[in-house]
Amino acid sequence: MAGRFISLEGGEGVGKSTQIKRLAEALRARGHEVVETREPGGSPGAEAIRKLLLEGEAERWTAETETLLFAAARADHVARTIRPALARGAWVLTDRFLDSSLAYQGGAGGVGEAAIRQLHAIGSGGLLPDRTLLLRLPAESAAARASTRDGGAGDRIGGRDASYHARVAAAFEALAAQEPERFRPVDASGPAGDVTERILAALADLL
Ligand SMILES: Nc1ncnc2c1ncn2[C@@H]1O[C@H](COP(=O)(O)OP(=O)(O)O)[C@@H](O)[C@H]1O
Ligand SMILES: Cc1cn([C@H]2C[C@H](O)[C@@H](COP(=O)(O)OP(=O)(O)O)O2)c(=O)[nH]c1=O
Repeated sequence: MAGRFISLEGGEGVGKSTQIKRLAEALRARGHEVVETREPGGSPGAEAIRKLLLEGEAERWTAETETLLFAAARADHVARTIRPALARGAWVLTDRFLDSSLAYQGGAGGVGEAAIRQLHAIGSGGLLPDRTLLLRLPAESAAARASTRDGGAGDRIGGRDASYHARVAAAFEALAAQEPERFRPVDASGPAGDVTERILAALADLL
């Protein structure tokens, strides 16, 4: 049986990595094989590209170069980790995927959506998740959670200004409205267990 491919999206600090772990536990308890992964990264080659993307000066790369590096990392992640796991019948849960490129490099960075989708077609055969959970949290709460976690030391992209992150959030909302079948918005506020229940409800038709 082919597996299921689920992505979690949203800004920094909304709780994506926390929820991936909780969702993986819930799915394993139902007897599924689960692969937890993340972007940029998720395969040895893509983790090497991750360092190039997240370390160094904010202006290290142009928006276009950054887009190509994310697409290259994603191509390796898809070929080496995601497709083999899906072929075995596993559930693949990824912390970010294509929609992060569309929101950050596209909506906020100004690179065209069609170009990003074309790179995805070339690099990753256009693979899309079966479901994308968009975790929604007010910007102040997300920033407070992220700064508790990182002590205020953001990476190259997380450290960009509030207007950049506001454009990211608006772009995610627009993507969710464009593809209501694939996307499910999830209220990410309140205790982690409540958020996991909302996520399981948003996957009920796939379970
Ligand atoms: N529901 C929640 N309530 C309070 N704090 C949370 C909740 N979910 C996650 N956190 C904490 O907020 C911080 C950011 O969460 P994380 O899962 O790393 O977010 P993301 O992966 O989206 O950046 C972490 O310190 C985490 O422990
Ligand atoms: C996958 C992806 C991530 N990013 C950004 C979003 C984050 O700022 C950063 C990944 O950092 P990471 O620390 O993994 O994410 P988070 O802060 O959500 O826990 O890379 C893009 O700009 N484009 C992409 O395609």
